[in-house]
Amino acid sequence: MVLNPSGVSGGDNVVFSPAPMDKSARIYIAGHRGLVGSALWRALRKQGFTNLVGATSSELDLRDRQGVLRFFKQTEPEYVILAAAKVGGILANSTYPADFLTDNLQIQLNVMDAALATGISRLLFLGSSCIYPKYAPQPIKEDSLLTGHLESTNDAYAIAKIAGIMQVQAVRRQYGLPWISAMPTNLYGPNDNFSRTTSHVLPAMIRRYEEAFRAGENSVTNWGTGTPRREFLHVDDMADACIHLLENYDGPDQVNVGTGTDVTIKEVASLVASAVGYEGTVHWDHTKPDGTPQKLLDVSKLTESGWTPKISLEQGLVQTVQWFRDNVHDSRT
Ligand SMILES: NC(=O)C1=CN([C@@H]2O[C@H](COP(=O)(O)OP(=O)(O)OC[C@H]3O[C@@H](n4cnc5c(N)ncnc54)[C@H](OP(=O)(O)O)[C@@H]3O)[C@@H](O)[C@H]2O)C=CC1
Ligand SMILES: C[C@H]1O[C@H](OP(=O)(O)OP(=O)(O)OC[C@H]2O[C@@H](n3cnc4c(=O)[nH]c(N)nc43)[C@H](O)[C@@H]2O)[C@@H](O)[C@@H](O)C1=O
Repeated sequence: MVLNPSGVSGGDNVVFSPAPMDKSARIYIAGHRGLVGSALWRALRKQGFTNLVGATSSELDLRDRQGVLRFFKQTEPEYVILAAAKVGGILANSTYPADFLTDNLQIQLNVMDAALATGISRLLFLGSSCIYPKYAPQPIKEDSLLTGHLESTNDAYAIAKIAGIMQVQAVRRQYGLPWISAMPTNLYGPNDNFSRTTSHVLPAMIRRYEEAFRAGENSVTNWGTGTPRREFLHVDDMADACIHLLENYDGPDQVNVGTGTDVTIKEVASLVASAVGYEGTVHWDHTKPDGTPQKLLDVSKLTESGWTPKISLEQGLVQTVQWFRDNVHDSRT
């Protein structure tokens, strides 16, 4: 069953017919080297797509409005997946809120305005689960958006993402283009950011436990109290969900993408220890922020369309630890 069988969405006169994307279609993946962008590139290549377009941030800074418009005119993509953003974990977000707000607003405005100016009919914007209120009823439904105060550690980033959702909805209403938005839960996997300070919890713990294991140390210290709950989706499942949405979904509302289950940070720390083989003691630094107590997404809208994740957290962690061992050698950052 497609999410929008009528082909016409409520509230806007968009017409979309669910169909597989043509394997020769030009698909621009903004942020193609990142955690999500590289997973999309792998997945689309594996499915036989031959006309993928990407540009690194040094080749094209998406904050450069004229440069972005020139790029769109030169490359003429048929699909755009906006997976480029300034992204970071709880400490980075709470330390640099102005950067997270302005960079992401600029990237979103420039990419979506250039897509509109060059008539891109299909665009997928990636937001984040942090757009929902700190104390939204759990699991969080899409219509919880804007019903309460945001979590302070990432409210600037969340506002930028909410603006992105609004820009997609406004283009649909004013121009009738079938642009869509997806809201991923916490993601992890190959090509993640493993920085000690700016990373999310899973890559941070993988690095911390692996370095302790290699050094024969028997003590690690994690952030916060370990009591918050988080939902973790492997990035290859995320890429698969993006392709599913592009070929099946049309509607003004953002679609939650997740597993529908969550664990405490203490539980995930134990899973990381098992995946690494670390058997030492674990300490918790309560001076670091916990962030929102829980942000489990209600993914019924996505599962009812026939999509479910395939990679369990246990399997995904073992695979990501192995990827880290094979690929991350510079541990000074
Ligand atoms: N990781 C997560 O847990 C979650 C991520 N998301 C969202 O998913 C999307 C992808 O995130 P993720 O893959 O984790 O992020 P990454 O940090 O792994 O990748 C971000 C990408 O954006 C590019 N980028 C950043 N700034 C600029 C710029 N100024 N100009 C051009 N390119 C830029 C980077 O390019 P380069 O590598 O060339 O520098 C990089 O490839 C984002 O929208 C994020 O908000 C949502 C929920 C959870
Ligand atoms: C995807 C989502 O990601 C961010 O929200 P977050 O989920 O709170 O981010 P996080 O993964 O950094 O932390 C999750 C939990 O884990 C605990 N924690 C323990 N030890 C470490 C640790 O070593 N590093 C980090 N980062 N967290 C740790 C940490 O204290 C917190 O309780 C948003 O900023 C925003 O980017 C967003 O949308």
